Amino acid sequence: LFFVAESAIIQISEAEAKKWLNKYNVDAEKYFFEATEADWNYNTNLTDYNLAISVSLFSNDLANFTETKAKEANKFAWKNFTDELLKREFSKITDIGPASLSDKDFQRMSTLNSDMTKIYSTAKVCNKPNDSSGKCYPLDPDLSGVIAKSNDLDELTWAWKGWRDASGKLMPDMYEEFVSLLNKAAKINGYEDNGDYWRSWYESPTFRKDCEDLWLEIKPFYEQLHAYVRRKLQQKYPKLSFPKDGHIPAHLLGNMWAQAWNNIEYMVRPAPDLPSMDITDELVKQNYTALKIFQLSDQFFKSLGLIPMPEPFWQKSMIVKPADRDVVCHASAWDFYNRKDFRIKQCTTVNMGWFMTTHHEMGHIEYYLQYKEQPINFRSGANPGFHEAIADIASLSVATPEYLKSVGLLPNFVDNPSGDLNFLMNQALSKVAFLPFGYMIDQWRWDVFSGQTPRSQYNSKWWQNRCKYQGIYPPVKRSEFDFDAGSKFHVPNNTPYIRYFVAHIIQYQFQEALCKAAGNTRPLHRCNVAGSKEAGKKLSELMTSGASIPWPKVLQKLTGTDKMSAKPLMAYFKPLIDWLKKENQGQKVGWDEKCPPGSL
Ligand SMILES: CC(=O)N[C@@H](CC(=O)O)C(=O)NC[C@H](CC1(C(=O)N[C@@H](Cc2ccc(O)cc2)C(=O)O)CCCC1)C(=O)O
Ligand SMILES: [Zn+2]
Repeated sequence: LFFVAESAIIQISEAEAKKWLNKYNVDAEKYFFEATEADWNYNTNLTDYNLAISVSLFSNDLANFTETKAKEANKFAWKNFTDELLKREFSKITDIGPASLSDKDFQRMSTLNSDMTKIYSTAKVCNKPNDSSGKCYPLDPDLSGVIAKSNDLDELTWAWKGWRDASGKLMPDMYEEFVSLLNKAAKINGYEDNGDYWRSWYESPTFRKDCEDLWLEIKPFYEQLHAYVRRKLQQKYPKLSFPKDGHIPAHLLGNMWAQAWNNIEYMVRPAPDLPSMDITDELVKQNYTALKIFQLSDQFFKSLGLIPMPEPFWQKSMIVKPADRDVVCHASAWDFYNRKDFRIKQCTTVNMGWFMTTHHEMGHIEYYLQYKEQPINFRSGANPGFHEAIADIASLSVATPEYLKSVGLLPNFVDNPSGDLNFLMNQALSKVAFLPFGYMIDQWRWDVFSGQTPRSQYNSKWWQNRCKYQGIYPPVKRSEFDFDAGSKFHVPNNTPYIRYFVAHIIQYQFQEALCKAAGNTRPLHRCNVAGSKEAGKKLSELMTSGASIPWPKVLQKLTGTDKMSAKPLMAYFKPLIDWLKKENQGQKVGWDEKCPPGSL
């Protein structure tokens, strides 16, 4: 009798809970929208006035609403609910992160976050070598441009060191206090520390180990790519003697963080006599504008039968750097949680990099559009890596010679085995060079959150990771007076990063499944799913579920397996892997785990 009575009580409270949820979701949209709008206004106009509004709307309103609702939700016996979806929604509503801090602590945390982001977004570097203009230069587009294009070692060192002095070096004390507040909130919510909280989004006790296993599976491939690139760079800079222990100087790889090596593609092209894969010249020649790139990207998603960018998107996005004010230039996609307003903010310039980034940001928007009818706590990726993989999936098609030719952007591609290798090398320089970087950022942060890395070791641990995983080293000696982690956007901005490592693995599992659905018969790396409604249908099924279904089930539905796997990535790059092994025969491969003597 008691059991019957108890289940009857649960039934009533489940019905009650559903009523409560309907009201909650209506209220939540209002708070989420206002906080997001205020955050957008600050990011697109970095004034103290906009900051004050953003912090107040975020901290006083949305955080308090979140906290109040978590308390109300916990009045239900939701853990005993029989309705899985209902239980899942309640578990998310009651897991409130930093909102569990006091108003004072939350405001302090928000202020630290926005102060560090502002330092990062407004930092400038002066005294450029051979430049008597007296000008000071920001990261976008100037310092990134020097690292991308210059071969002058003085200029490269000026930009590399200058950026770190102007950004990260000013932050370590703020970051230390920020970490203590994040950990305080995590502990209130029952987590060991903030890393434990962040990892909980992957709903898997073996997540950390799974990522390490994936890295170890990929590592031999990365070592081959690293060895080849190192040899080519040593030839390019004969006066610069690279350390015997195998590390590459971090400022020679064409990117401020050495996380993508496309800008030195011309030095490492397998068949140098064939034309480059870089479509920048073609974009400029055809008078492409930022808007035209956005419209072409929209066309790609529409060709899959997915949802076109809605009117407010075109009216309210910020697609180029404004001339009259300070903004956060780092690209981002925004969901305003009112099921109507979705925007991209980026400082587009017309080149291949921004062509790809635009497809990435629009991929996020497509995911927002697909799950917009979900309850608000299910409007996110099946896990954060899924959101980044979906954002990247377009690039696997739009980067192919097939697609670029179809839109008239690749006039002189020579389609033979050598041309194919050039294409694969270009893909590896962004997608494979990235893997150790994507893996190591949160390895460092998780150790900071757990206290394993104290303030006194922030920078030495950062470089130990950089030397160990990426096989690069600092061209200028580092110390604990530096804080190079702060010179990478996601650290001061507090955006978790392991999602990008996960995305760079699973996007190949996604692509393999989409290409199968599209009836592709070409090699995986030459598969372009544009125009395939069947591929679009598979993608849409994945995206509409948002975070309502545990990600292994979502992955299983699309790919047939519920586990992350590096096999599709290795299959995609097979021709290049074989070629690199031949090229590196008899050559040194790999590097010492420790940084070269004298670098720290
Ligand atoms: C409101 C909000 O924050 N929204 C989120 C989206 C969401 O969570 O809903 C968002 O827009 N985040 C911004 C971030 C921007 C970029 C980035 O930071 N990329 C990483 C790593 C990387 C490297 C290679 C690659 O191919 C893909 C990613 C880096 O540059 O280091 C820069 C250009 C590309 C993606 C992004 O879009 O992921
Ligand atoms: Zn993204």
